Amino acid sequence: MLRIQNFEGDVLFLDNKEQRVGAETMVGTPINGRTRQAFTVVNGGGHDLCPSSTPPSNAGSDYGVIEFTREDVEALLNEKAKRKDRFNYKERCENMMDYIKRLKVCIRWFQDLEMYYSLEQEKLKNSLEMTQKKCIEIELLLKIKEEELNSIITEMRRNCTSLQEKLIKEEMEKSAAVESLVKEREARLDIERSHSTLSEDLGRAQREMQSANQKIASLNEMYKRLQDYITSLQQYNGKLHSELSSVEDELKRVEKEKVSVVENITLLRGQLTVSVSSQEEAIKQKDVLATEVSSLRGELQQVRDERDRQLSQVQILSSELEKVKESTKHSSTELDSLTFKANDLEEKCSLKDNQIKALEEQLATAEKKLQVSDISAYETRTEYEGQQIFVNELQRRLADAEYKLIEGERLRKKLHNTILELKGNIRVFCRVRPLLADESCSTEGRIFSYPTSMETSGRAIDLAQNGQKHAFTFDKVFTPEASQEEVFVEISQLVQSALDGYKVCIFAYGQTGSGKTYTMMGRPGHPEEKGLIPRSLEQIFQTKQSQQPQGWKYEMQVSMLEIYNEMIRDLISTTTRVENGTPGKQYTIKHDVNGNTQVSDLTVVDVHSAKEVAFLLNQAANSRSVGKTQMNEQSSRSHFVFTLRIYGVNESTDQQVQGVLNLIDLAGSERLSKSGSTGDRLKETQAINKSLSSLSDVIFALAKKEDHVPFRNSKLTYLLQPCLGGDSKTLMFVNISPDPSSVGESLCSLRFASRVNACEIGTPRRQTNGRSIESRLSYF
Ligand SMILES: Nc1ncnc2c1ncn2[C@@H]1O[C@H](COP(=O)(O)OP(=O)(O)OP(=O)(O)O)[C@@H](O)[C@H]1O
Repeated sequence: MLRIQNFEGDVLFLDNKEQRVGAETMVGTPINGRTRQAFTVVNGGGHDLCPSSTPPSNAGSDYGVIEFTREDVEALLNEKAKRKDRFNYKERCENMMDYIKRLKVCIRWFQDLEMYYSLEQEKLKNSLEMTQKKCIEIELLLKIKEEELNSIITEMRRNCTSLQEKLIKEEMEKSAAVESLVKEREARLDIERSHSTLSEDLGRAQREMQSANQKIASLNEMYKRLQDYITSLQQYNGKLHSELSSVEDELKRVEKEKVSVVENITLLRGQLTVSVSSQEEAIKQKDVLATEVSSLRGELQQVRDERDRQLSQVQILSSELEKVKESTKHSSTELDSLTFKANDLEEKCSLKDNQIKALEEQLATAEKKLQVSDISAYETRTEYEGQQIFVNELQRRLADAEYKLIEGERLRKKLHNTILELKGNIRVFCRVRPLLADESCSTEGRIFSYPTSMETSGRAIDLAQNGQKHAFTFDKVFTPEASQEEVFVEISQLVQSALDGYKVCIFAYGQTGSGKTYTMMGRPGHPEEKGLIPRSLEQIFQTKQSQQPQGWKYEMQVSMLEIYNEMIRDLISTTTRVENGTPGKQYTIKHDVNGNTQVSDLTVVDVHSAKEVAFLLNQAANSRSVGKTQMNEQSSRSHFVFTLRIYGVNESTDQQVQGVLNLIDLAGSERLSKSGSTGDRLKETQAINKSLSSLSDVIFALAKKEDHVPFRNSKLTYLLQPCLGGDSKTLMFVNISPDPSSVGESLCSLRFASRVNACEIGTPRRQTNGRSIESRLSYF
């Protein structure tokens, strides 16, 4: 409330609004003795008192548009009458009137303002109602929300309770964890103590690692260089291959030429024999004619001599006759006798003349015949000489072709050997057999895949185990689809090496039932599925035959043994079998300084054809120790060693070669738990595993280039010593089963094979020295 006191001292009370408006619209009067002519026009002024909108103007009043400020109103209300003369009522009255006027104006302004405010109030009331309605709605909404929130809160409370329960549990766990933390802290202290010692070790190890890293860097450098070298070797290898194929083509061409030359020579030889015999006939005839002519000439000469003698007699007689005639004194009888003699002689002479003529005619015909036969003999001779020249030419060409053939063969052997050397000495081929009828495997269950990238195509195999991939690369990988023929093609060059005078060793390694015997021997009764051993022998005997025309003669010897429970058994001899585990004979293995191996008392058989060897193989297969295991119906319980020794002599070049071909079917590795072996079978399995583990020890020692390689740890490794650590060409087949249940064994076999692949042995040496009885008995 605003207290307003008028000039008369009356006090007026205005409510705040009025008070505020009044304050703004106070009528201007002389304040402090000054008279205001016009009221202050307030437009937006006095904001502190004025409502938000402009108050209504009191238009039409005596003062026009008048607005009051607080000060104006206060000044108006506090205005005091100026009394010059207290009793001048007129003046007082006028002042009062003026004051009242101004008050009226002010009041009117207030009234207008009030009206305006009542309108405003109305508006505000309306909006208040609206707002209240809205408030009610909002309250309703709020109630709904509140209910919702209440239900959420109830839910939250429930959650809270469960969380509290959990919290209690957690806290219990926490206390347990705290306890264990305490323990751990203690342990950590221990660890920290050991950590400090380990840190020292680590420092040392890091230093070592640094030097190792340096070594690795230098090794990487070397590896790069080696890679480059390998690439250049591979290029060289490719070149050698192409040269080899061109040499082989040339060889084939020369062979063909040789065959046609030999055919020509045989034809010409036939012709020559015919012409030589006709020439001999003609010479004989000529000789007969010549002797005839000479006898005729002798006779003619005799007749001529006789004639000459008789002619001289006739002459003598004629001169005598003349003498007689001249003397005429001689008796007529004497004369007659003389005449008779002369006539007789003349007759004889004419007879002789006739004889001479006949003889001369005979001589002429004989000489004609001689001339004819001379001409035909000359013709035959020239023909003979022509043919002789042709034969000589053919023989020269034949010798040339044969020389080229020998040279080509020599070059082929050299190239072939270079290729094998480039491929590395112990090579490893991996063969995965197909799934057998009783093994089933879905596509997802397949554990092997064969990457086909450019560099590793046909050489790589990936094994998947528990979602992990293990990648391996070998010299060759045969998929289950590979046939026996395809496998043999890859080793045929190696077999050829044995004929060229090298020691060759091919062995099959793998888990039991993985296909080793199938690879080496084949499937009995299925010739198209015969294995590497019969195929190798067929090739060797075929080559032996085809090299005969070049002067090569070969002798072959075969021996077969098995190592069963660490004992050697002769598979050819029928008298020395192990009966009930008791050995008949004790065989000992010896190596000489040339790396040749001898097994004492072992039967060695001379063989001349593949059939003979097939017979012996059959016999050996029947004698071999075979048994049934859980993994294989026909499991080989021993290591089978087939040895073919080859002695070759070239009669035209005096060259001698001495090669050995060892084909080995190892017994299958197997886990005792999986094999289900007991009794004797268990003993066998243990012996097999022991010798195979000795084999891996030897391989690892060789791979690490250790000074001591434990060859003597088993009969198998001791027997294989020249192949593994010596100068032979060695190839290992790692046979793999595709059965997912054998994945563990397959991984072990692949790992072992990859170690073998990394193994380096000595450089293969060709044996071209002379033969000796001792060397004939040697093995590997
Ligand atoms: N490549 C293949 N194609 C077809 N069948 C095969 C192949 N490899 C092996 N088999 C078959 O698998 C079975 C087991 O093979 P095999 O006897 O050769 O195994 P193994 O490794 O010699 O076993 P163990 O070490 O027990 O003697 C045989 O029935 C054989 O015929």
